[in-house]
Amino acid sequence: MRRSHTRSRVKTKPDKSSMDPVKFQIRSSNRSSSSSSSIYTLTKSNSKHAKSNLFLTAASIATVLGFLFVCYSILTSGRGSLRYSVVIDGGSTGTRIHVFGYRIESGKPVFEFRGANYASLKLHPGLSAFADDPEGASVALAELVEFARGRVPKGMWAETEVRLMATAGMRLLEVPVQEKILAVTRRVLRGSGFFFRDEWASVISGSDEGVYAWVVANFALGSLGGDPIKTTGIVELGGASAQVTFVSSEPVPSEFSRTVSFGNVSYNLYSHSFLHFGQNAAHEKLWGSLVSRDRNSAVEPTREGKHADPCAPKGYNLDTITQKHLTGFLAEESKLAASFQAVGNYSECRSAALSILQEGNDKCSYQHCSIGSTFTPKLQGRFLATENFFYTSKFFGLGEKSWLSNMISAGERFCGEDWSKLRVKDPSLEEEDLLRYCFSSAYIVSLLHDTLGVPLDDERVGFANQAGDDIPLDWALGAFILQTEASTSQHASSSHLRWFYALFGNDSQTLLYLIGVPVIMTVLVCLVSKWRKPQLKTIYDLEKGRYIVSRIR
Ligand SMILES: Nc1nc2c(ncn2[C@@H]2O[C@H](COP(=O)(O)OP(=O)(O)OP(=O)(O)O)[C@@H](O)[C@H]2O)c(=O)[nH]1
Ligand SMILES: [Ca+2]
Repeated sequence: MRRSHTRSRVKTKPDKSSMDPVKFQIRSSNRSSSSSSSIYTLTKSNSKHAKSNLFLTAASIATVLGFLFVCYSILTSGRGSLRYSVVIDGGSTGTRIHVFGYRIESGKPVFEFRGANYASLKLHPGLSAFADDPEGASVALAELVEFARGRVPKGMWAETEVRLMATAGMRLLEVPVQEKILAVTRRVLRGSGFFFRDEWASVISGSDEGVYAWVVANFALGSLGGDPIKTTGIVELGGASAQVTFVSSEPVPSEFSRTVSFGNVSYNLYSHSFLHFGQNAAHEKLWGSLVSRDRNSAVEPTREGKHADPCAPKGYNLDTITQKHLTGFLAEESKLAASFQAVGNYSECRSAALSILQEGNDKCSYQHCSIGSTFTPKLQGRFLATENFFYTSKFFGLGEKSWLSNMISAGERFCGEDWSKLRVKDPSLEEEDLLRYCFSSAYIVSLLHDTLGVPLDDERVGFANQAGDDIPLDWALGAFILQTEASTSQHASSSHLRWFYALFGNDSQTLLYLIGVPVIMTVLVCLVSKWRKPQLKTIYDLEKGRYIVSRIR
């Protein structure tokens, strides 16, 4: 197809205003025609040229800015608004609700247990107190739900999950009674306005409770997600149960073995909850053991035919508390046979506590059993002793250093003191709470030292109820951490951001360096090359029969 011929004179100094942005002159197809020497120039107008540069510069800057904005919005997209979660701890002595606020940053939950991000409220008694009146459990629970609704914006209730997890108090009830009480809690939580499923109200295993306590302790200490050997174990003395959870290098039978994954680290834990070995439950067992001790021993009870109680300071009237706590046949027997007499003797109290801890040892079917007939590996590494370990150490004003050996002397003084003098020293405490400190001081030493083999001056075992940045060592926080971590990573792995986090992880700097810098460099090179690129003029000289390229500027 022949090309149309257009010709025009080439102005060597084109008038900027008149020139089209780009002007093509088509070389004649017939080389031989010398008459019409035509010159073919591809010339851009300078002014047009300047404009296109300006346009390119603006476009490039806009691209870079747009790109950086995208980066920023992706990076900060994780800084979503505050989200909420609610956990209810159904303990033996009370029910406690925890309201958590948290953010998602770079696909990971960020936990802060203070200020607007955390609130909790405990109401007495515990759910297990409603064994004979399950409906009665709804009153306190409704009040706790109201507390939570006051701390979560109404617009977020529907997406705020609420879970109720009951512990030892409920584990001690028959399953049908547990189910009746849980049915009442489910009805209340269905009507709470929060996101709830029936299966989210349950009695959790003691092993779970121990794992959750271990999680929050290591989260607070900053060791969660790090080297398993550098984690801290938990030994928790609750009201109805006691938990022991730690990373054990000893082989652990499967019934005590738990694996917890956090981040990309897996922890092989020993975790067990010793039901009936919580402090309050063990104290009740003491009275039972005193009755059976006297029944089986040749030694007569005290002169007045009473059962001598070495864990009660002299002068304390035990009748009320024993009648209140001794259930079933023991109550009858103690009423019939005799009541109890406070004789206040620390070492006898400690050996009575040991006999409670060793009940069932003869039925041990493992390599070795420490508490009852249950296997416990030798404790290794650092431990935090929480709940009653903390409350009793604090009551006696013990320091962190060698608190266990000092617990013995504190208990000897307290148990050997007259009750009337103790009452004067601490008039504000409930009598029952004050009384418990004698048994508690003996039970703690008997549990940690006589049974679990912790040396009396061992600095590796500290008592605490908070750690790190004053984070409460409450297993409910550990449950929330694991639950939120799991649901967030599940969401991130299925969301459109998967490629993003997989590629860049959480290191936002990586993102900026990996993408941002090359893009900016490319744009700058384009700009500079555009700016530096010489404007060339190509002339075809018919006489010489060749192209001549010359620079305009
Ligand atoms: N001395 C003292 N003991 C406390 C205090 N608060 C709680 N306790 C005791 O600490 C133990 C554990 O407390 P919680 O975990 O709140 O009790 P709980 O959850 O109802 O009991 P469990 O179901 O066995 O965990 C119980 O024996 C309580 O009686 C306190 O302020 N002072
Ligand atoms: Ca508890």
